[in-house]
Formats: sequence, C-alpha cells, structure tokens
Amino acid sequence: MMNNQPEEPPPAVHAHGLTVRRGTGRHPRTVLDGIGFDVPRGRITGLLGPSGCGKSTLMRAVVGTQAHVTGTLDVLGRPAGHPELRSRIGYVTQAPSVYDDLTVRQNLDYFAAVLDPGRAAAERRRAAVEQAITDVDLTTRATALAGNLSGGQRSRVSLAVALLGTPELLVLDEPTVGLDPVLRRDLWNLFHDLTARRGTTVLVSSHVMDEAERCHDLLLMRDGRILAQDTPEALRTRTASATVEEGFLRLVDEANANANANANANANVNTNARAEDLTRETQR
Ligand SMILES: Nc1ncnc2c1ncn2[C@@H]1O[C@H](COP(=O)(O)OP(=O)(O)OP(=O)(O)O)[C@@H](O)[C@H]1O
Repeated sequence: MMNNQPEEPPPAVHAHGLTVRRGTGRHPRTVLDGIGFDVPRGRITGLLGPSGCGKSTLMRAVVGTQAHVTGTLDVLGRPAGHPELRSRIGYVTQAPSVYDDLTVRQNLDYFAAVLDPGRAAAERRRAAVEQAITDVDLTTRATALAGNLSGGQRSRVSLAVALLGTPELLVLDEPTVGLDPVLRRDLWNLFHDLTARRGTTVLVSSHVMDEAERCHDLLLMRDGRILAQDTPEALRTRTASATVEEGFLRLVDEANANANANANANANVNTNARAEDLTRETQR
C-alpha cells in the first residue's frame, strides 16, 4: 500500500552504541557509555545535565575532534569527522577562540578567508562577515579589539565565527555561560531565528535547566548516559512535573532507585550462591 505521509528527513545526528573513553595510561575512563540518540533537523536540541556528565565529550565526538570514539555516529549523513563535514558544521567551544590583538571584524575577516579563500570570493566574504556581526549584535563593537571586550562579547565573536559559511549544524557548548539575562534571551532568539529562517539544526548544551524550556527537543544526560530524549512538554507530562528541572530530578531519582534495586538483587544472588557453596562444602 502507498504511504502518502511526508517522509521525515533523516536526523542531523544519529548515534547508536556510542562509547568514548578518555584519559591516558592503563585505565582510561568510560565517559560515554554505549549511548543512542537522534538530533532532528531544523530544530533546537538542548543537551542538558550536571557538570561532568559528558556533554562536551559528546559534542566533540559530533564535530569529530574527540579521540577513542566507538559505535555509530552519523552527522549530516556522513560518519562524524568526515572531511566534508568541516564546512557544514559550526562549533563553539566553552573557551572563546578569538585573537585578542585583532578587532572583531579582523577576527571574522581572518576566519572567513580560511573558510572561503581567494580573491574571487572577497565580496561574498565581506557580506558573510557583516551578516555574522549583525547576527550576534556586535555592530557597534566591530572595530573594538577582541582583547578589550567583555566575556559575553568575546563569546559572541566566537559564535559569529561559527556562523560564517552558514553551517547546517551549529554545535554550541554552553554558549550562554556568564551572560546577563538580556543577552541570554537575545541569543536564544537568535537560535530560534536561525532554525526558523535558515533551517539550521542547533545542538546546544547547558547545565541551566530553565534554558531547557527554550529548546524544541531535549537530551537529558547523567553519568555518561542518556536519561531521556523528549520534548520539554512531553517530559513534563510524562513525569507529572511543573518544570523540566523537576522532571529531570524525578528521572534521576527513578534511575537511582533502579540502580539500587539492581545492586541489591545482585548482592542477594551472590549471597545465595555463596550460601549454596558453603552448604555443598559442609555436606562433603
Ligand atoms: N582529558 C580528559 N582526560 C580524562 N578524563 C576527562 C578528560 N576531559 C574530561 N574528562 C572527564 O570526562 C567526563 C566528562 O567531561 P565533559 O567535559 O564531557 O563533561 P561536561 O558535562 O561537559 O561538564 P561541564 O558541564 O562541567 O563542562 C568528566 O568526568 C571529566 O572528568
């Protein structure tokens, strides 16, 4: 039978059995533990979880800069790290990567020239730089040295660099840390604008749970595992919670209770097995 439903586009990111070990020496730690998730195209997916749960590691795996990655990780239809993905992904790390001795516009000119070199592309580069400066609302600071900017302004220069070349996927590692509420709101408006107008997929991490409400979809993480993948509304409904934060805490409590129940069950199995061994020994 013909199916007339419009086909769902393939996810921007698809992970299955994704495992990452970090650390040198004989005993590297498992930081992501066989996780699976999808990041839908053209939407904002929030990656949320407490500090140290593995958010940055997951993002580094997606952009292809993380070593010791196993399992399946497809990004925009290619294996993560594929050279073709370089120009299709914009990545902003937690530490803003800008040159302090260059102005905002010079920083962008430099990165634009790396991304789109050659004299013939000069006009395209100029337009891209102006657009990126406007996008992050730094027009009035375009001629300021990056070293003289506030922390929040420097983060926005990093974001502007990531926006050059109109990437299909934007990967943003805690972009709103240290920003005041007005700038945070403006940045979230920009993310929504990018998804609505350009169809950009945004994968953004945060450990501030109230930012979860601004995302279309959520990936909730804890201890290297995905606790839930849901929309904020579905998560609140499923956990009978007023906020995503409350829902997240309920899921954490549930996961802890299950882990304790499993540990107790295993302990009982071991105790019973030891008791049986002892009985056999004494019967000999
Ligand atoms: N270079 C490294 N070598 C070994 N372990 C590491 C390394 N970098 C990070 N880790 C460990 O990997 C785990 C996940 O770190 P990651 O930075 O991905 O977490 P995060 O959720 O992004 O934290 P935060 O919100 O604080 O940035 C942590 O337990 C951390 O200690």
